[in-house]
Amino acid sequence: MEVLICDTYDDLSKAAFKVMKKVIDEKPAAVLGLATGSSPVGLYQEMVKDHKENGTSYKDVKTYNLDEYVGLDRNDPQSYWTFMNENLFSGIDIDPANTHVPYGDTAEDAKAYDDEVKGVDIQLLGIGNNGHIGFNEPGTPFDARTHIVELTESTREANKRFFDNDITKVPTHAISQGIGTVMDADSILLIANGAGKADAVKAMIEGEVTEECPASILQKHPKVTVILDKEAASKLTK
Ligand SMILES: N[C@@H]1[C@@H](O)[C@H](O)[C@@H](COP(=O)(O)O)O[C@@H]1O
Repeated sequence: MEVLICDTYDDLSKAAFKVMKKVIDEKPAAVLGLATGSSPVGLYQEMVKDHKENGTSYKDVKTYNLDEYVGLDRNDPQSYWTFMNENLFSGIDIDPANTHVPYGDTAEDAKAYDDEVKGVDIQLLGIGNNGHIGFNEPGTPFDARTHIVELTESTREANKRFFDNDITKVPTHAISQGIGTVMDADSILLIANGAGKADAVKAMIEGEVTEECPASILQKHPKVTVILDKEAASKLTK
């Protein structure tokens, strides 16, 4: 696991962009595993800016997102489908047919998406305050494939900021790539910023590998880059 600590969120986003850009430069038909949440917004801005200024093309790129809320229409302003279109896809030359965000609420929907996610060159991840990746909450088996999950109170609490600060408006379930699905990616790029992530980051990097901290499994992946800002790295001892 390679860990890079940046001074600011802006630096973190630029460093993450470099990693992403290298993959696309080496393989114009790259398969990108993408994530939502606040953490990747700066990276997506860098990708859009670079596309506009330098013409980096995504016309042969395919994307597979990690997760989506259950029970929200795709066009709901808070759906991850909307998030991806607003923050990235509308700003680059990707073919909408090559973008994939899971959708549905049954085991069959999850299995169908899992079968689609193949050959991911780089999987981008954020991390939840409780160490979740995607929507794989603590206790999720490490070998789980894409599945329907019940969100924990802490995750719904953390995400209520997108739902008028009202937890009752936050969906109770999501469809998420499993940890096994995530671990199939050729390489992984995890980004985290802010003091609120410091405990989860420490458990991920320095703690034991345990299903109680889903992100700790990344210690077992051969090619992981973790990019942090100072606050997220503040509890690391080494
Ligand atoms: N499902 C998402 C995760 O994919 C994301 O990594 C995490 C952190 O989000 P943020 O980057 O907004 O802190 O929480 C959400 O619940």
